[in-house]
Amino acid sequence: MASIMDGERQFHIRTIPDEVGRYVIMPGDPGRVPKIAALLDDAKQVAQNREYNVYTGYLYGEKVTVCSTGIGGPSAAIAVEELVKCGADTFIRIGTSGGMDLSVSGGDLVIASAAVRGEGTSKEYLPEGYPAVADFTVTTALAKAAAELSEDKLGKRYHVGVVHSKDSFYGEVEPDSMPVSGDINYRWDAYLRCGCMTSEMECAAVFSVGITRHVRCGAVITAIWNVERSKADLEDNVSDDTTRGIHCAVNAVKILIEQDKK
Ligand SMILES: O=P(O)(O)O[C@H]1O[C@H](CO)[C@@H](O)[C@H]1O
Ligand SMILES: O=c1cc[nH]c(=O)[nH]1
Repeated sequence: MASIMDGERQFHIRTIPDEVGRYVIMPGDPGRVPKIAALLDDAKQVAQNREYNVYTGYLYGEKVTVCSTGIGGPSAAIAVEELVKCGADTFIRIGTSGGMDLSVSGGDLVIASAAVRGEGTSKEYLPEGYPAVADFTVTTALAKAAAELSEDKLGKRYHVGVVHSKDSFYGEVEPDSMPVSGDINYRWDAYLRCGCMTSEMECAAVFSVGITRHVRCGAVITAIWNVERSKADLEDNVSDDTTRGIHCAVNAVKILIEQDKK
């Protein structure tokens, strides 16, 4: 029986394989896509549907795609699934987040080695207890790219560690307004004691799809603030500038392209 899914283009992201590179950079925000695409050679918009804004260009002659995922695990998982169907096998999420560990200040980059599965999407992919871990090769390339970023007013501040993925932004920033505040606060304190770096919404889903489909996924997340630092009367730099994260991701793709050619 014919289905609406049988079209030549992917059902949600609306791409065909020829329009997608092996390497993909994925911000949540569709508005961030042109800024990232501007760092590629000859980038052009190839599709736009719902939260998915898709551009493809080149780095070192290799096709590279930039695709927004929207907010939350379900839409991010759909993006990765459909990009894999179009031939992509290496993904870097670029996101924003709220710092948790006191070592993380607003403006710092956090390269996610793994994500706490505090959301729902990963449960549709991985059995209970299986970790949402990032790909080691992609994570290593991101750490190398972060270490090589030129000095700016924030220096070269970056961290590699575990991030927290959740489904409710307001459960994180206004936990006491929630009927389940006891549960949210209990888990948040436990994650802090474990050294969790920062809280965002998509890494666990992206890594879970990566594990399931056997593709490489990593993430570089900018902390835009850290309420834990404010609570501890430590200085914080509140900034939603993702420029360093974008350069880190693009340079990591260049590192991966060079490594993959060897
Ligand atoms: O900046 P992005 O990539 O959207 O990431 C973060 O910002 C959104 C919440 O404001 C969530 O998507 C969260 O993960
Ligand atoms: O605190 C924050 C900031 C951005 N995104 C989040 O998920 N949390």
